[in-house]
Amino acid sequence: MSFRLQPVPPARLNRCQLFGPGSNTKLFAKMAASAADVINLDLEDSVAPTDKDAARANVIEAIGAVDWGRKTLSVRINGLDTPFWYRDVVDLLEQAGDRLDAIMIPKVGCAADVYAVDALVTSIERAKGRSKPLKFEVIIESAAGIAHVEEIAASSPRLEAMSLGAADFAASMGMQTTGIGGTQEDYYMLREGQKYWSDPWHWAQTAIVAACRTHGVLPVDGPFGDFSDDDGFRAQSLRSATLGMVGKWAIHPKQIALANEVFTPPEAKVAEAREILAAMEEAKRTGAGATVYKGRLVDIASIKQAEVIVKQSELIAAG
Ligand SMILES: CC(C)(COP(=O)(O)OP(=O)(O)OC[C@H]1O[C@@H](n2cnc3c(N)ncnc32)[C@H](O)[C@@H]1OP(=O)(O)O)[C@@H](O)C(=O)NCCC(=O)NCCSC(=O)C[C@H](O)C(=O)O
Ligand SMILES: [Mg+2]
Repeated sequence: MSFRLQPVPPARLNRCQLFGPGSNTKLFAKMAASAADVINLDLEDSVAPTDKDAARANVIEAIGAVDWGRKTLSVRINGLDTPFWYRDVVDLLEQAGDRLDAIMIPKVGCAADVYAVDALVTSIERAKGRSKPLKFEVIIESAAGIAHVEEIAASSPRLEAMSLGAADFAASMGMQTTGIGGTQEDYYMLREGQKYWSDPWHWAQTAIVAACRTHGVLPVDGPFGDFSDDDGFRAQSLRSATLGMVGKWAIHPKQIALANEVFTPPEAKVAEAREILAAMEEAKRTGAGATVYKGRLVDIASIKQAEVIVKQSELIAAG
């Protein structure tokens, strides 16, 4: 074990983040009434350049007017390579009120991108006397973003969550696909004439999880574009949850229940984790550091593994 302790990420639910374009006001009440833990009102890529000003005004109005319940409420601002982002930040901070919990910064390529937004946010908060510090989410969706993922995870105390944006990531990496997440037809190994599909998102996901876990940030899987493919969404989510991600985006309401189901540890797993903790308590009582549970080794590391699952279920139960 390193002398350095692993920081604990924010204790809040993030199983499903539901997106909706800031230009589509009809969706806002439906998003608020949904079972998603986090709402992302979008000012970026789902909004046409000609609609940016109107979408920003819609979102500012909706933040105060709609009852968002206990959800985490976040707005995705435009990227730092556009003429829109500073106005997004200024207007949101000056006009939206304290119900806004976070902004999501897209296409972050280095820690200085986050620093620049942090400087502007901090200045406006001080000038306006905002009582609740605004939190940040970032999206890793470029070659530069994944190359600098660790410094980005460490970039600001405001940073709570980091997502993989599969669409822009694929484009930036020059990947030969138009799919957003999931199995890619041509990414397979061949053995004795049989194809075995592999996961092209896996390495980026694990890099994000490691960076996030090092710096106490929530790692989140981004969009799955084919919202007609429930099985594909579930399979992608199960892989992400197994790797240590805490949740996934929904770009259509039918993906919400699927994400909530996968990122809520099933009763059987929670019960088993509690049994392992009990078995290790008993082992400790007799002075042993390891014991046998259902025919397999459990030891002091197993306590930490079991605690991950028990803590997840307790967080969900606390709502
Ligand atoms: C994808 C959509 C444009 C589809 O909309 P629509 O054609 O209206 O779908 P349905 O007819 O199937 O809708 C059924 C009902 O559900 C409501 N609905 C639809 N979408 C939402 C939503 N996001 N939140 C809440 N409710 C929603 C419809 O109004 C229907 O309701 P009713 O008539 O009462 O039955 C649309 O789903 C959509 O706009 N989705 C969000 C798109 C988005 O935000 N994209 C940005 C995030 S992904 C991204 O940016 C990529 C990433 O950055 C990367 O690089 O990877
Ligand atoms: Mg994107």
